[in-house]
Amino acid sequence: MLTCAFAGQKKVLAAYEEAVKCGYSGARAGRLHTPHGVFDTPMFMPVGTQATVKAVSPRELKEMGAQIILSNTYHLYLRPGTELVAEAGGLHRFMDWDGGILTDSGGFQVFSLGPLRKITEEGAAFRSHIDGSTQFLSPEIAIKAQMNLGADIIMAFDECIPYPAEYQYAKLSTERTTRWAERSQKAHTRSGQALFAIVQGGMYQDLRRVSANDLVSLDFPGYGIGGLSVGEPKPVMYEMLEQTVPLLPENKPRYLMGVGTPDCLVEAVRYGIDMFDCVFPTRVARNGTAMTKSGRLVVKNAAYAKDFLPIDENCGCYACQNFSRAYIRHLLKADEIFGLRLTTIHNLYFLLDFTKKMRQAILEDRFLSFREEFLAQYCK
Ligand SMILES: CNc1nc2cc3c(=O)[nH]c(N)nc3c(CCc3ccccc3)c2[nH]1
Ligand SMILES: [Zn+2]
Repeated sequence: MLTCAFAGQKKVLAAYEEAVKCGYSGARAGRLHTPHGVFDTPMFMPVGTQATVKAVSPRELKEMGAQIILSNTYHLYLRPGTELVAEAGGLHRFMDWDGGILTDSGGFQVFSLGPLRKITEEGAAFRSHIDGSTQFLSPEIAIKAQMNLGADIIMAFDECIPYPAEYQYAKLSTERTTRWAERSQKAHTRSGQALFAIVQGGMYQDLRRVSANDLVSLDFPGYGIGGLSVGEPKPVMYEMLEQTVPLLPENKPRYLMGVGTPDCLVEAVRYGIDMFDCVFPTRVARNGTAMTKSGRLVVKNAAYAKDFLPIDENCGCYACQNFSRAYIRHLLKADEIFGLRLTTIHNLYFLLDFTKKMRQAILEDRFLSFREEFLAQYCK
């Protein structure tokens, strides 16, 4: 069973009292207990959509400190099929990863990937983005697929409400997502595997509160905060966090889905978020952009042709310890796969290390000053 002990709680409380005088801080440092180990939060979870974190090996992920990685039920359900993965011994065996795995329920991908679909009380009909075949996902099908994959943490089947959305639509969709969460719970029969519910509510404060309260009364071991990072302005996202997080149980993990850039991470940790995912570091790496504490560095630019320094001199990653910007730029210009691997390794290491630094700052009661210093230096 997934349990959560938030270490240093009294420390955090001290920080909290201190922080109340100068702005809210619900930041906390926790430890997530799963069948594949105990993991530190706040944590960044690399995304491995099709049972691989693109361009890096499980050994490299372990080396850079990855604890839990994400995979997508939507993609694996369509290809190679979740029964096949179950026959292979489950996702951990299939991809040779012995750390934690979290799978998304497919809701988001159906609505954002599959060509136009039909949503009913029963579930969502959609066309496969692979072969155009008509497919259908429901809470029962999504939970069965995730039990087949065998992740340590699985997500309830939900609708990620598009942005912007009319109040009436957001209300009806959120109420349906709560009914789907209950159906997900009933369909979930695999012990040792934690099922998280996902809070929705669009960008409406009252719907966010209703969604959080309804899901908390259904009692889940952890909660995703969904329907964000869908194009809304950042202040709106933070406002939704402010409405939602305080309603979630202190002793259970909170996972902000789809976030994000370092500035969003440090703000979300301040509101009390513990877990993050984002395709950003791997996606921008593939077009030659590296993440640094002062913003993005497009290593592919001509300016770095003769720059024999590493991407970041203070970075402990394999790319920065052994290669120069000039070399990585050369590889990227020459379309060499190793160039993508190096920028991906750096970006993943950067975010994993960043969340480790936030955890340390929280445990040492200096999170708010850490946040100030970081935001002053980081240009969005
Ligand atoms: C980029 N922004 C973003 N906002 C999201 C909202 C939701 C949401 O409301 N419901 C669900 N189920 N997922 C969401 C996701 C996908 C997160 C993910 C990606 C890859 C692997 C595993 C998990 C989101 N991603
Ligand atoms: Zn690096």
